[in-house]
Amino acid sequence: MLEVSGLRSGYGDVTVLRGISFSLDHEIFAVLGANGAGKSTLLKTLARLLPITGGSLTFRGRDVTQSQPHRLAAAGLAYVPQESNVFPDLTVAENLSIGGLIGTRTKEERLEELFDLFPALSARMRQKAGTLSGGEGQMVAVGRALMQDPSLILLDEPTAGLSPKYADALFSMISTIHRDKGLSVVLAEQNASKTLAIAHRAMVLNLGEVFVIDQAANLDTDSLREGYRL
Ligand SMILES: Nc1ncnc2c1ncn2[C@@H]1O[C@H](COP(=O)(O)OP(=O)(O)OP(=O)(O)O)[C@@H](O)[C@H]1O
Repeated sequence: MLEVSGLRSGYGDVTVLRGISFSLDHEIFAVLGANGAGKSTLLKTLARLLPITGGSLTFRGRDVTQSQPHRLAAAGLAYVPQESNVFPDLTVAENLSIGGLIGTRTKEERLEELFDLFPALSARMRQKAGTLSGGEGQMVAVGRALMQDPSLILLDEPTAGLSPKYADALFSMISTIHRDKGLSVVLAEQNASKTLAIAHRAMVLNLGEVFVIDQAANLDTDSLREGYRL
């Protein structure tokens, strides 16, 4: 699905990612690490929103190292940023419709599937997204990405700031979209134990480098938490 080789990127003169390599199959792949480790920078780079200054990126067999973000979106990659991930002045319906612009299935078909995942959204379609609660807003952001009918979804700390109930619902929804819709997921998270419970494999970043990549079941959350303040 995704091949990342020696990836370097950052902001202007500041290099943050220093040679990240991993390959992603049809799986839930967690990206863990302390604050500032480079998780968001990695996801922005994978979505081609930051310049790649070294290494390469291959998506579904095509070299996309220098592709434009909209080309990647059209090829099946959806990205949900950590913040500012809904258009606050647009309604929920309008936000979701933007995702539905990509792909061939009808909007109605996709909405029906989405309401199965997030039944609460159907009652809020006319509400401005900026007036939703944190949890509802996060559902709209993920919902808009799912409306793109992606094969890979990049989720940047989707449970940040959510109550345990909403966070648990989101973790469970992530498992469901992988299992039932066949999506691959890259999930950057702070909540190591809940993330490792649903992930197949995980990568721990430390200061922009890979500290470890392993099966989630092999990673000990206590030692990760102690060593990397997860
Ligand atoms: N726009 C920016 N300009 C310069 N440096 C930045 C910018 N955004 C992030 N950084 C730096 O890049 C490094 C990695 O930040 P990043 O947001 O990727 O970490 P993170 O692992 O997602 O952290 P958190 O869990 O706190 O969100 C940090 O040192 C941060 O200060």
